[in-house]
Amino acid sequence: MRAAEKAAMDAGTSEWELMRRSGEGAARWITRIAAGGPVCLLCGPGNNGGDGYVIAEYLRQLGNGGEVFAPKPPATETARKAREAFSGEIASGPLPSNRVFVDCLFGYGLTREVEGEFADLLRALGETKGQKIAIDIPSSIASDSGQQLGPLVRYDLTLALGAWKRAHFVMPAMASMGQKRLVDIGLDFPVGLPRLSAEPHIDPPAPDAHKYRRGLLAIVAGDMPGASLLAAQAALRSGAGYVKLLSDHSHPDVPAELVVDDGPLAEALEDERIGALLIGPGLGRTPAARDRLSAALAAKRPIVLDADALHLLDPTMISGADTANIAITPHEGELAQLCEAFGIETEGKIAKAQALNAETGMAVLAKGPDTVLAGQRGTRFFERGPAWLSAAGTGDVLAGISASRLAVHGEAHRALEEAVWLHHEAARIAGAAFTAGYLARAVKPALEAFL
Ligand SMILES: NC(=O)C1=CN([C@@H]2O[C@H](COP(=O)(O)OP(=O)(O)OC[C@H]3O[C@@H](n4cnc5c(N)ncnc54)[C@H](OP(=O)(O)O)[C@@H]3O)[C@@H](O)[C@H]2O)[C@@H](O)CC1
Ligand SMILES: Nc1ncnc2c1ncn2[C@@H]1O[C@H](COP(=O)(O)OP(=O)(O)O)[C@@H](O)[C@H]1O
Ligand SMILES: [K+]
Repeated sequence: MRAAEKAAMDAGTSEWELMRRSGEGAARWITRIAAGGPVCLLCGPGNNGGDGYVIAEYLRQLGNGGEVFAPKPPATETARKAREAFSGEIASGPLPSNRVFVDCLFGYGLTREVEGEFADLLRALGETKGQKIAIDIPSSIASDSGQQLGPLVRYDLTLALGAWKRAHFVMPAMASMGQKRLVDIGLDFPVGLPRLSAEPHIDPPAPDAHKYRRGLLAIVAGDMPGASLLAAQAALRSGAGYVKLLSDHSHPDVPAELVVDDGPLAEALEDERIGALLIGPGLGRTPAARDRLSAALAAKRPIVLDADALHLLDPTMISGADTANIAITPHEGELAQLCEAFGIETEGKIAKAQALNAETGMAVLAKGPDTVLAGQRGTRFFERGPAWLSAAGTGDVLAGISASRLAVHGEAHRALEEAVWLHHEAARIAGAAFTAGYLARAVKPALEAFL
């Protein structure tokens, strides 16, 4: 964001002009929400506060005056200019209630714990009645990490200025933001920056498609067949033309459309037609499971590694492999363990996922209540999925979808990005209190939404 602002300023756009665009863009949202009703603004000492004075003056010009609370005078030149251009008064006393509140205390310049009168103001904001709007980001949230540095208010709307910041997509920060909207202030961003995942478009099969060309996915099962069956149920509905379970066990309850190959694994893996592999759900962590993982990696096919495979994985297993073909789907605990196994010492989910991708070349989908993808095309953030996904087995469903998409086109980053969208959409369709099996079946109508 700072680089884009600097580029705009080097090209002749003043900081004041950017602030004017930010403030007026935000004010247009606020006037629609306030619909003529009273607005109360909180302005901090930096340029976030400057945006607040621009908003306040815009509202005054429309005849929609309100209170402006500003515990400290502006400390930057541009914020001072905004304050001078504001023709109203600064309010004092307790915060009123039943207003549309606009929080412009701190933006991305928040560097330390919020204390004293600013903390008191945020606490009062949290307790008062009215709609609450955060300008750029909530004022107690560090914009790069999402770390909470002061009293957290629940907002109805967060208006991001110019670009999304990381904090807009990490928990617990994003849960406090309410709806999120981006105010365009005309900045250009270099390619390759982390960004919000764009909705994918999924191609239907070509007119001359047949089952193998559509993608043969082989799921390497292990000791606990339930998890791999769940992944297979999801994979069957995610686009692959053919889904096979490679298993030592007999499965009396497999659906008729799922082929089980119970022959020797090494032989089954020789099938040239395999487009992708999935290993991990229900694999177990025994020496035999490790052998199955090594065999699957040695087959040198595009592969999704999940669950137990992530516990067994170590750097020797992928040395010399084309890791761009490997997609991994760790939850928080698995991500931490992988970082340890690969000697990565860094804090935070985003940094860990990025470092693991940079170190190994694998596409890393760090899943959980917030999800970050660090892959060949860069870093992607996602909107929050339904919290009903916090149910046992939903990760197996995600792995099945990912592997099915990988079998279709062979691109690890793209497969993982599509899988998150399909997973979230399936959860929305499944509604409340669903089981993982129900979620797997909802992948079919979910896929239809992206055709
Ligand atoms: N630059 C641009 O082109 C544009 C920027 N824009 C807007 O500017 C925002 C960024 O502005 P910013 O960088 O001035 O920082 P901001 O978030 O207002 O806060 C910094 C101030 O707060 C202070 N401070 C920090 N922590 C504190 C604490 N815990 N407790 C108390 N004080 C604390 C800090 O003081 P210091 O650390 O220097 O002591 C400083 O005075 C951005 O989010 C967007 O809204 C848009 O208008 C578009 C154009
Ligand atoms: N609170 C939540 N909100 C949204 N998605 C969630 C939440 N909790 C978990 N998920 C999603 O549910 C899945 C859980 O996967 P995982 O932890 O591997 O569970 P399991 O091993 O039981 O399948 C992941 O895709 C994760 O992103
Ligand atoms: K703010």
